[in-house]
Amino acid sequence: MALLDVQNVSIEYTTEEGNLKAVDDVSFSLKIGESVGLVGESGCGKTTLAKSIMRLLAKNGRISEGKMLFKGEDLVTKNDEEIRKIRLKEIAMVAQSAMNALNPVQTVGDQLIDGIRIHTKMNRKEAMERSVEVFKMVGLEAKRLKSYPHQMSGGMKQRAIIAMALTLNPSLIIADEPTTALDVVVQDRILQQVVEIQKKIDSSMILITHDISVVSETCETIIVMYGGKIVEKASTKAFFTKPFHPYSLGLNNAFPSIHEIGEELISIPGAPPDLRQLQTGCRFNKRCPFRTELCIKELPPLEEVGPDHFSACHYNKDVEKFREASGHRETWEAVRERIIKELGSDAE
Ligand SMILES: Nc1ncnc2c1ncn2[C@@H]1O[C@H](COP(=O)(O)OP(=O)(O)OP(=O)(O)O)[C@@H](O)[C@H]1O
Repeated sequence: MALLDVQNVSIEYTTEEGNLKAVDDVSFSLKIGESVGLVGESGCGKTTLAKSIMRLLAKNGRISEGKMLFKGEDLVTKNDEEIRKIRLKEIAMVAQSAMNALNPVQTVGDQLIDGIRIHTKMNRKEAMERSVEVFKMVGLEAKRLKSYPHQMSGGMKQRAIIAMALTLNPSLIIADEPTTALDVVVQDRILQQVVEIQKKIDSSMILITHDISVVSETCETIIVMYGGKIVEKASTKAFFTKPFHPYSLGLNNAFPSIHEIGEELISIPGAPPDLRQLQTGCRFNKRCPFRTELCIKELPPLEEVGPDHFSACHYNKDVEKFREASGHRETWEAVRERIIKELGSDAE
């Protein structure tokens, strides 16, 4: 049985300008111990999807369709009390800039101990011992438990937050850009540590990032989102050697191989779709070098293209040709020109 089985989930926000579908009919499953990298540009729905698993959507957001089976039980239909019990103990989240979530007037140790005691029957002494243990796991000295947040560096605070998320050995860790606020060297070290701990306690992990190189180092599986939909899902190995979706081909261009270092990277021209507008056809069609009339009219289904490898493109069968063409700067330059032309004719 999958640990998490997300089935046809859509999530909408109500805004003054109408409804915005941030996640659109998304399905995927996560095995016990599996780590998945969820990637895509800003605004593609990664955080919305992650928060919905914890049922922490903003007030104007709601899961409008679908099921999220966690250990066989649907998280979508659980009441507040049931979901509170699951949070932290079963599913823990390290959010973007989580370090701001620390209480400034309480020592981090007391915050950790309180968290443990709310969710377990441990007495203060036992909770203290567990806190020392998890602090060590994330590379913090036990004496740091007595510190107030302002007495710690950004990296230390983020480690403390990760320690809090891991104290109760959750079955699922959701890490949403857990280290973006930190410098690159510290980021790397902390991420490696999170992965080590995740393996040690045999948790599954969803790591959200816009940086696919992070996924290549830390995750077994990659899910690429675009405009609220999954466009590709593959093992990390298959994704970096044989990507299928044209958006993934573009992302791979921004991930230089050793040979290409020094060359200017090729980026994908244009911007993601505005989800406040009704979407038709393939969400990537405006920026895709290979689009046809069909792509503009019809949404491609997520098709199996290899073992546990899925891609949502009408032209998966032409991938060899696309892979070759996508490595050339001119291919994307032509898209840039097309976008400019279309913008011009829209304005007329
Ligand atoms: N509370 C909200 N009300 C209205 N729209 C929202 C709300 N939160 C997010 N959105 C919109 O939903 C879409 C998906 O946003 P989301 O934050 O999930 O994307 P993301 O991929 O996680 O981006 P980022 O990497 O910037 O966090 C975007 O169009 C965003 O503007």
